[in-house]
Amino acid sequence: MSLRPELERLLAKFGQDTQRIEDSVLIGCSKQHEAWFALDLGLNSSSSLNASLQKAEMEIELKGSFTDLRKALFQLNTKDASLLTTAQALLRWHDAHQFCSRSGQPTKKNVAGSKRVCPSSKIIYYPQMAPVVITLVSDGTRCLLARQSSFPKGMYSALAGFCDIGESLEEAVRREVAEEVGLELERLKYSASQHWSFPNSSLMIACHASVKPGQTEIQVNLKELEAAGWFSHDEVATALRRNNPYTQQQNGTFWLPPKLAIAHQLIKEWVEKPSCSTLPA
Ligand SMILES: NC(=O)C1=CN([C@@H]2O[C@H](COP(=O)(O)OP(=O)(O)OC[C@H]3O[C@@H](n4cnc5c(N)ncnc54)[C@H](OP(=O)(O)O)[C@@H]3O)[C@@H](O)[C@H]2O)C=CC1
Ligand SMILES: [Mg+2]
Repeated sequence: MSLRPELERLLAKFGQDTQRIEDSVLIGCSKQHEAWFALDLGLNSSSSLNASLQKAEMEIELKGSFTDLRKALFQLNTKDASLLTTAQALLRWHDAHQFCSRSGQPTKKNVAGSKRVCPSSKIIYYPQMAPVVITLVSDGTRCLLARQSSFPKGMYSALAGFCDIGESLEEAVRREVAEEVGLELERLKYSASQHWSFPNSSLMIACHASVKPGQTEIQVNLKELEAAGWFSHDEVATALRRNNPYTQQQNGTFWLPPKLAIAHQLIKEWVEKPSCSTLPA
């Protein structure tokens, strides 16, 4: 069944140009091979009064309610969260790449939204993501967690950092850990990866790493981190079992990133198998 007439009706009802359907991007397909597209309703670009009026009308019409993207992500299952981050990342990329950086002319989206082309210079632009390494360092019995001042109060995570141009993942992991806490790594083991939308599209590459038992003294780089420290297996296992960050904030206890974040998976993996960082890659 085509939803296009229904979408055209909705756009017209809310005073939007129905041609905007052409801005949709392909984000996946159902088990029955129906294509799924995403469209930015443009509510953030309207004047604030207009936007809030339209949002209220849309909520009634669609029998739902708008919510903050980050909050929504943590309430969805993995499949829906992945669709939502793909949609958001792709739509935001298109919005920010309307012009060719060589000719200055408008670029044109292909139907699926997988690229944009400049009709004048013929340059093809593809959506970009930045590779980011995230590393859980262990000394065999404890793991190293850190927080940035921008994190929600009380939340600690693994060490993360953007890869520099020309670096391998291994080099990026070793450099980031050395820069942020002054440790030299012994072993490194790849764990998993995840697309991450905040603040812009990143491919998070998660690794376990170990330091030599005698070389565990950290020097926290206060330009990058607010605090960092070693946490025992019991402390981390207890924090993982607590599942309500809001009560933890009030109690002053530390808490860990939510399940959907790859940092959570990495920490959980270590709690379940502390030797994972010392096994051969
Ligand atoms: N999914 C998850 O579980 C987690 C995800 N993260 C994500 O990892 C990312 C990286 O972690 P973070 O510790 O901030 O990184 P870094 O330790 O690399 O520090 C950030 C700084 O790196 C510089 N930088 C280099 N390349 C880029 C780039 N492509 N985009 C933006 N900044 C760049 C900027 O410095 P300057 O301003 O000097 O140019 C920026 O302030 C964050 O976006 C965070 O959201 C972090 C933890 C958990
Ligand atoms: Mg960092």
